[in-house]
Amino acid sequence: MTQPLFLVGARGCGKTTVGQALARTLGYEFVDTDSFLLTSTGKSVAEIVAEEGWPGFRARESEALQQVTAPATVVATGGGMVLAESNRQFMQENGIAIWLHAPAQILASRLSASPEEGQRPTLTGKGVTDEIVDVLAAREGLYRQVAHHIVDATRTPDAVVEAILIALQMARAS
Ligand SMILES: Nc1ncnc2c1ncn2[C@@H]1O[C@H](COP(=O)(O)OP(=O)(O)O)[C@@H](O)[C@H]1O
Ligand SMILES: O=C(O)C1=C[C@@H](OP(=O)(O)O)[C@@H](O)[C@H](O)C1
Ligand SMILES: [Mg+2]
Repeated sequence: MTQPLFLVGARGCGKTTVGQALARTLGYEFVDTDSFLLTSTGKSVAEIVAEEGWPGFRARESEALQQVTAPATVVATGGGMVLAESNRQFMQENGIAIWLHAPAQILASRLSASPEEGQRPTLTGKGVTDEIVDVLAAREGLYRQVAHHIVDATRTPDAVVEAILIALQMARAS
């Protein structure tokens, strides 16, 4: 099985961190749509949003999704990738989508410890905790809708990788 694996979920759920470890374990390529945009445009998310607004960024990340998708590749998406129906359909039809699920409190604590403001400019103008509550309320249904598998992302990155492998029935005896 070498279908692309798409990691979806809110900011801070660990798509980038877990995605790298998952790709290493499987011997897959790893690509992160935000890093891809940083390399291809030379601009951070905050810079793209300042110049083109969120609609400009959303159009670029949708293009990036299509460009980076390839066999035997783990794709860490940005938290808002699921907002576009076309992106949800693309992920459902072209690979396996895995939702890294974690409650707002855990996401807020991770994001407060590592805000990375250049890559995570504010979405609502609110503080981290209030914003993540609002964002989850708006998006959880979309993550659920697109996901082939839902994995508990509150554990260590290695444990999350293991849970993904089990969900995919790719766990190896070791
Ligand atoms: N399973 C985990 N347990 C503890 N901390 C984590 C976990 N996954 C990610 N983190 C930390 O949370 C922050 C956000 O992780 P990241 O992988 O960038 O999330 P995302 O790409 O989903 O926004 C980073 O500081 C990362 O080290
Ligand atoms: O939730 C969002 O709308 C976003 C999440 C970010 O990615 P991470 O989920 O990897 O932090 C990044 O794509 C951008 O700041 C928008
Ligand atoms: Mg990320």
